[in-house]
Amino acid sequence: MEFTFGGKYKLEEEIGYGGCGSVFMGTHTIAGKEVAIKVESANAKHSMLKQESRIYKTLMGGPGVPWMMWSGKQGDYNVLIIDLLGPSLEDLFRICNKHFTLKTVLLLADQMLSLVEFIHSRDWVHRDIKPANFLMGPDVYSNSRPSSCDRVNVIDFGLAKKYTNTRTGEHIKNTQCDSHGVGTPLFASINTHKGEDCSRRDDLESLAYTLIYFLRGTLPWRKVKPPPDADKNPKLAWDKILTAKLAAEASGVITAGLPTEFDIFFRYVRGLAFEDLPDYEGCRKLFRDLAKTENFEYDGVFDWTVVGERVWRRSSQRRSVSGSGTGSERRHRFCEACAARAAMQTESQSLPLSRRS
Ligand SMILES: Nc1ncnc2c1ncn2[C@@H]1O[C@H](COP(=O)(O)OP(=O)(O)OP(=O)(O)O)[C@@H](O)[C@H]1O
Repeated sequence: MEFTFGGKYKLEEEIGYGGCGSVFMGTHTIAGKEVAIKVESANAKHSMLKQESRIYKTLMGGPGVPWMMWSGKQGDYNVLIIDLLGPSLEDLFRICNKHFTLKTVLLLADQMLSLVEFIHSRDWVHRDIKPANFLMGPDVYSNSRPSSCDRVNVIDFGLAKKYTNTRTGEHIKNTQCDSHGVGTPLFASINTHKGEDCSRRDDLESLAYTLIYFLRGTLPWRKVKPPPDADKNPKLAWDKILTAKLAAEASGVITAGLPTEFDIFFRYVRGLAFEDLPDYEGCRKLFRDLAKTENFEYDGVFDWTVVGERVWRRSSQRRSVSGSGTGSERRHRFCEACAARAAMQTESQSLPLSRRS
């Protein structure tokens, strides 16, 4: 049986799933353009997908934000159709044996800071910044490397929230609630754990944890086991991780052994007040200066890039991804390329984490 959504997008195999529902590949029945179709039960008490589609409408067109082709309710489902992208940074991190070199992390940091800045410039906080919510894809705006796949894209706006008052445009006031944090405990900010509202600083703190995770291969609270009653009361698990985060912060272990710039960045975002406008450009400069010292080029060559192999090709159609084979084959080939690159990496290419104190 064949399912078609939005009148013209044929549903194909499942490519991902999450708390909200499933994500499938799909194809435009006439143009052949491949898309990602996110599907949620229409019976959901609180529709994350409706919220997500409202946010895509205000963000799409921004660099690194997938284009939304269609959203709506069809039968028993709420549906969102967006650009099909490549693997997530979490996928690639695993493929690269849970370690990214300093160069890759700095290349990612530059784009991720700009992405977060863009979301904030449209008055949203993402509230679930983590490696799984950044997907690689082609840069549809760049003519210099049309066939590359070196653009970081951000997805999953189901938890995003306005940090400004829609009527007055003023920053919302910080409200303390008794609930546990929002987002993903591993990457959530300390203030979020404490039940404070999220603002721009919290997305940046999650970004700091993400970058540190890439360099270290883990985070100090990664192995904290949930207490026995956490199923009934998730706050217990969140609180246990909060205790571990605070202890790690106090002991300085979070950034120990990493280049000083990561400690500066972490301390900077931890020091931001609820309504502060972060200095995104200053943060980018901090990391760019480090890249300069290390003689790294912003050349779009990541740990998983196999030089000379181009898996994604831009078609003449704007924002579309083309290439031979089905989309899943291409996704697979891209991952194979990453694996090959990871296997080629030698110890000497890896960042000596103890290089600086
Ligand atoms: N546009 C896309 N192109 C390719 N794969 C995608 C796309 N969107 C989502 N996916 C895949 O589906 C997975 C789940 O997507 P998403 O994070 O949007 O769902 P979710 O239900 O909100 O997840 P979570 O519970 O983690 O918040 C992603 O990790 C990714 O692997």
